Amino acid sequence: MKVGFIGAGKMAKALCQGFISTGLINKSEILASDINPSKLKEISRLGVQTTSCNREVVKKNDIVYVAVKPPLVREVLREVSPVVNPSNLFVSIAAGITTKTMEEVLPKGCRVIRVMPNIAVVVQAGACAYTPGTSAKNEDVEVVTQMLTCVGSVEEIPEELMDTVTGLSGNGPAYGFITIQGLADGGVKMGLNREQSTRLAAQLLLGAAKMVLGIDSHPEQMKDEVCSPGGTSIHALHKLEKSGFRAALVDAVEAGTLRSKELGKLFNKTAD
Ligand SMILES: NC(=O)C1=CN([C@@H]2O[C@H](COP(=O)(O)OP(=O)(O)OC[C@H]3O[C@@H](n4cnc5c(N)ncnc54)[C@H](O)[C@@H]3O)[C@@H](O)[C@H]2O)C=CC1
Ligand SMILES: O=C(O)[C@@H]1CCC=N1
Repeated sequence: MKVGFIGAGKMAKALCQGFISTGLINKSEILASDINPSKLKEISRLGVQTTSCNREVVKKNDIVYVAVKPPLVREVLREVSPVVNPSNLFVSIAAGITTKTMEEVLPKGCRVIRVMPNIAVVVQAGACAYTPGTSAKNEDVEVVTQMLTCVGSVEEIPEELMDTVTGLSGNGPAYGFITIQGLADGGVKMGLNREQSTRLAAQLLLGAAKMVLGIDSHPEQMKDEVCSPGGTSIHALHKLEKSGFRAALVDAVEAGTLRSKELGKLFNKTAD
């Protein structure tokens, strides 16, 4: 399989690393473009091919991931439009940018899929969602699903909920990282060394996630199993509830979702 990337930043690199490490794609079959030579140098360390020409990526690859920031998606799609051919499939990972916008800018009938992955694709533990454009075929959905399945979980989501996915799982690793840091700080405060405390914090979240995904039981029931009457967990949970922990998480997902919608309002405009 040959794959191109327009934009060779953090997410392109994470996806490339994920795809290469699963053996799904040979590193020499990936071509990435960027306007920043230092980004090209960085991604080339993975063994992928690089170019400063976005059009070259489209000419040489059927599947093209669009991995630039949301304000730049229209610009790069306009730039490559003259060289788009019927075998191209465009996969955008940009927050807020709709399939309609992509279809408007690209030549009529062009196949597009909007994907929201997260940075954990780098360790094949991404949480990804997609929504196909109006011209995308079943085979397009199949190939993108196959690629994303190699680097994490995949959900088909109606387009109107893609901003919510962005606020939840797209941003989510950042929520996870600061949660791990906070827990590790607690361990350090209570005497553990930083390294062991961080490992324990990360592993406990991994374990909780594996239980929720792997055991047919409600998280509330799992929580109850940890909390002995009069025990340590319920005392700790009381503190979390008093500090509004769950409500803060709801607020975070809401804020991320609304920001994704806001980006959409700003950069899906057709006024150009
Ligand atoms: N960082 C994350 O965790 C996630 C990011 N995303 C989405 O992925 C996209 C990329 O985000 P990041 O990788 O974080 O950003 P980034 O800033 O690391 O990468 C974007 C790259 O695009 C390059 N670029 C700028 N103008 C260009 C042009 N005209 N032609 C070619 N390349 C150009 C930049 O030099 C940069 O290397 C964004 O749209 C974002 O919404 C989606 C899910 C997660
Ligand atoms: O912060 C951002 O805009 C990107 C989108 C999803 C995760 N990071």
